[in-house]
Amino acid sequence: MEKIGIFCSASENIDKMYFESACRIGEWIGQTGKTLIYGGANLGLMECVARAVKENGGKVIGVVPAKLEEKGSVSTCLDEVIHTHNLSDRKDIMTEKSDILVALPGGVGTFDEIFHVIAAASIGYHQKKVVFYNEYGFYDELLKALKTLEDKGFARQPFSTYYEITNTLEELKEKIN
Ligand SMILES: Nc1ncnc2c1ncn2[C@@H]1O[C@H](COP(=O)(O)O)[C@@H](O)[C@H]1O
Repeated sequence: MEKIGIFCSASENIDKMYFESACRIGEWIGQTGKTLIYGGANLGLMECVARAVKENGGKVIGVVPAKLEEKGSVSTCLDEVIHTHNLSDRKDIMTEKSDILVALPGGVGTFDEIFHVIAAASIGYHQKKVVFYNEYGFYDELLKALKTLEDKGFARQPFSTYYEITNTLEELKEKIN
């Protein structure tokens, strides 16, 4: 797969281990000549992964809603900008443009994006998967909550139909290649 959509934190106030992982993933995307598709911001893990892709020879596409552009937080690493009206059409465009969607650690923005992709797949809008990057067990609690929903009958299909889990960069590389 060549076009890698990434959802991840816009926060600067997180442990540096998350930045190191995001950087390693960006380096690999760049070195393998793949394209990053992400939210386009110059903040947190978003900027970290974009800069690493750019500095290692990959292409960076930012999908940027008008409101975030007004705030002046658009990264200078972008090779291409796709302007969107709001967060909702941004999620659709990111899904459409990406071959696969990878969720690095993040907060409510990232969770919103993950659930948008999974919910759309669950009613047949697309067949793309979310890959949870679960290094340090970041997504353990969320995955447990999804399992509980499934056990109680709230899933029409097993949720694992819509996502994969990787715990290391090596596993992520295997999933993407
Ligand atoms: N300031 C922002 N600019 C662009 N995109 C953003 C911004 N803040 C959040 N996002 C989107 O949501 C997630 C990150 O949100 P978290 O709450 O920090 O997880 C990111 O994937 C962006 O697409």
